Amino acid sequence: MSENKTNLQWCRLITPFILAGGKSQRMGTSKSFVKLGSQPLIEIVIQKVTDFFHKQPVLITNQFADYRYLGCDMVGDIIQGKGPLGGIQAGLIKSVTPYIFVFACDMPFIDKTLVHYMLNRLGREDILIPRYGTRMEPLHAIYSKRCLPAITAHLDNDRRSVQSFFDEVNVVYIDQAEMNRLQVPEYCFLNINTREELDNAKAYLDNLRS
Ligand SMILES: Nc1nc2c(ncn2[C@@H]2O[C@H](COP(=O)(O)OP(=O)(O)OP(=O)(O)O)[C@@H](O)[C@H]2O)c(=O)[nH]1
Repeated sequence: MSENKTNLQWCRLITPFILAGGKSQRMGTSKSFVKLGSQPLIEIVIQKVTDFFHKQPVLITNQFADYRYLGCDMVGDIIQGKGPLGGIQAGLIKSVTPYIFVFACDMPFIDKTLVHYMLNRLGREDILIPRYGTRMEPLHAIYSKRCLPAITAHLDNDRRSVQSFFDEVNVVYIDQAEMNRLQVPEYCFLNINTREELDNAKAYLDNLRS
């Protein structure tokens, strides 16, 4: 699968999902709807993912009423309150494609070059995930439905860390050298959890525009 896939091939293979559940405790209000510039974070992420995939993402949330106006398909967590791993489980169970590309509502600077590189790079692995330095980015990764038994077993034992099951499946990392070659900026993985991080992101955007 190393040759460039067409858009139709991606659509049959991979569905983009955006995690939009969680408690947003550090922000104090739903992160999806805080504004960066003139737009709520969730709208920024939906717009980018739609542009990257030429199709709308599916939202994984338990607050359907709040998100309905966005016009995206939605799925709910199978078991609520299990964190991002619970959301990934729901996406994998409900997906009609064998792989899902997971994004997060609080990561608005996602990079088209990296996303397309990952789509074309995907082979037979269970997870394809970028690693910047030593930090991996599990909320910007492609997961296969083959991960489901391990994820479900971990959630059943209340192990919620997204990486907790990685040593039980076949994980391929996109390393720093590859990202340097693609000129992927580190800020593409910036996630916004607090008011302070939101202010920093706004300042960063203003800087870009000036
Ligand atoms: N579907 C779903 N998504 C979740 C859940 N918990 C977190 N997320 C999403 O996962 C991403 C990372 O969320 P976190 O920052 O780890 O958690 P959070 O609950 O949103 O925020 P805090 O309460 O401040 O920790 C965000 O896109 C969240 O919307 C969950 O239980 N279900």
